[in-house]
Amino acid sequence: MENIINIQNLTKYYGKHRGIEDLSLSVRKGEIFGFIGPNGAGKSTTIRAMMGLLIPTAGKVEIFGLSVREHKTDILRRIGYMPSETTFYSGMRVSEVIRFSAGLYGKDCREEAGCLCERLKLDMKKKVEELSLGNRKKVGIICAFQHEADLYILDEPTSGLDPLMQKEFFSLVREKSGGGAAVFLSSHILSEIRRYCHRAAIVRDGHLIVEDDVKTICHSSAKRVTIQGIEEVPGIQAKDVIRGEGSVSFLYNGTMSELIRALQGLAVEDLTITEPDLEETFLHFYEGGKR
Ligand SMILES: Nc1ncnc2c1ncn2[C@@H]1O[C@H](COP(=O)(O)OP(=O)(O)OP(=O)(O)O)[C@@H](O)[C@H]1O
Repeated sequence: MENIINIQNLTKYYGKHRGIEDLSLSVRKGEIFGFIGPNGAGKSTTIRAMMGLLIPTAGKVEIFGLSVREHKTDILRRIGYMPSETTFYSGMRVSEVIRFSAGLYGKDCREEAGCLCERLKLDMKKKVEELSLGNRKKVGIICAFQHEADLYILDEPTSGLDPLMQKEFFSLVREKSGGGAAVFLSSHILSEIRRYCHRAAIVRDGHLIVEDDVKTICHSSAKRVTIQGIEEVPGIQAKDVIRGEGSVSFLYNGTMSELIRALQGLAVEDLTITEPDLEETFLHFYEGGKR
């Protein structure tokens, strides 16, 4: 399948400080690609390099088969970009910000912007400085989505959105990907990556830890098992064991039938099996080393 983004051995140092190091990944046409990592991992640095907002120390970024360094303007024309934090000129109304953004692309997007405002329940008449965090985020989404791009680059797009709006946002993302556009989004929320992304990459300390199908990444991550009533489960391989008074919690990578067999005859009062949080998934990948 055609690659929309091609990043090769990208390295960025801010003076002596490491931003990212030797990072390579690719994103295909029609793909929703999740980019996850803890604070300071290098997500925004990667995104800024993709947008041509910073000059890499080494390596290259190609988008639509063109070098970002040499064809920045042509590339940006086809991208819908949403930064993690948006700053607006104060005194402007939502409608003016949205129109201003459309003007940068030389397009009249009034109809699409109106539809998006309706879907996201955003009042276009409001002044931007009166908006709540979530509503400011919606303005960023509309600015990124109103002009029918071929690639959407979205830096933490859902932080601050309520669950209903998150759902609406992802149905929008799915429509765009269904129409053939690629979507690259960074997030701290593993569950939304799992649910909506086709492939994902995990970055930590400036390095790419894994890039794979989301199903494969999730399959290879352990589950967190918490049991009330006992403090130990003999005969299974448990990691990161936390014992409480009359309870035990651990990361488990084996089969469910093996776990159920091990629990038979034990005084289990309650059992919960949840997905590990982002940090636990990182730990898992660290234990397995870089793939
Ligand atoms: N302008 C800068 N000057 C110096 N160091 C920087 C600069 N911008 C980023 N860094 C450093 O580069 C590393 C990667 O930062 P980056 O902002 O890319 O991480 P991130 O994954 O986007 O984090 P977050 O999830 O907190 O937004 C961090 O160690 C950060 O301190």
